[in-house]
Amino acid sequence: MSNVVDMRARGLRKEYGKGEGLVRAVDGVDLDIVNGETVAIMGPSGCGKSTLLHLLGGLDRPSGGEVWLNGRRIDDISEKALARMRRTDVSYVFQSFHLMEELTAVENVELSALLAGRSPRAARRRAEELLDQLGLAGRSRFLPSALSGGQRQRVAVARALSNEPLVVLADEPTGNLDSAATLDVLQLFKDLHDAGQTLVIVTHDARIAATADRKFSMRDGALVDEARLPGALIRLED
Ligand SMILES: Nc1ncnc2c1ncn2[C@@H]1O[C@H](COP(=O)(O)OP(=O)(O)OP(=O)(O)O)[C@@H](O)[C@H]1O
Repeated sequence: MSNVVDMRARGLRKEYGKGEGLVRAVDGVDLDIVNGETVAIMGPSGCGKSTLLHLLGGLDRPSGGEVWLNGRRIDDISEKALARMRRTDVSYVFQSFHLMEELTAVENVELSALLAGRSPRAARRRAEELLDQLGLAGRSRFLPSALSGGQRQRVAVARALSNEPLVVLADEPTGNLDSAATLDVLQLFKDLHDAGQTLVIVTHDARIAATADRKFSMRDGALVDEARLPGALIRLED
């Protein structure tokens, strides 16, 4: 793992509502995520995990503080620049997959490569390769409705990788899966980590968190605890 910081947050805040109804969803988060690192964020429902992920990936604007991606500040850039950044530099994996139901698996995957500026041929080739790598070659012409939950989430991961993002943000990626499919997706994230992909995973699943280099607990909008896991220590000392 290098020391290059892919993603940085400083004094990050997000508030909703006003007066008595004010909710401090994210309340002063400082975080550096290093290239190739897997970071897990855990915590009780409502503590601000999804909000933090949205701020980090430019899906939402903070009330205060800064977000940096690849050395560039992104919290104050134009909508157009933010949209471009979301197409090219970050990807998301959601609990409920968010696949386009009327498109086949391969069309879902190639779409994000097309949006990132690949030619149709290159986008199709990359989509086929990714589906193949994720064990879905025989399913590439299937609609999402003909796939199991685990297969859908693998298509969603292939889609997240097809634009070759710097950082993949995953929000409860196993939240809708049974235990066999969870193990599949768990292995997938381990493989991505081993391939050097920078990953931020919000999860309730301790097994997913155990694959991370660093694990944070979130409470009331703040990251309160950080346990460096043995795997990370060995790698950092290399
Ligand atoms: N658009 C919104 N408007 C008002 N309040 C919001 C909005 N989005 C989130 N919140 C509030 O912000 C707080 C943090 O929500 P968030 O969804 O980030 O929590 P979470 O930790 O991801 O929860 P879960 O584990 O249940 O998904 C909650 O109190 C929530 O009600």
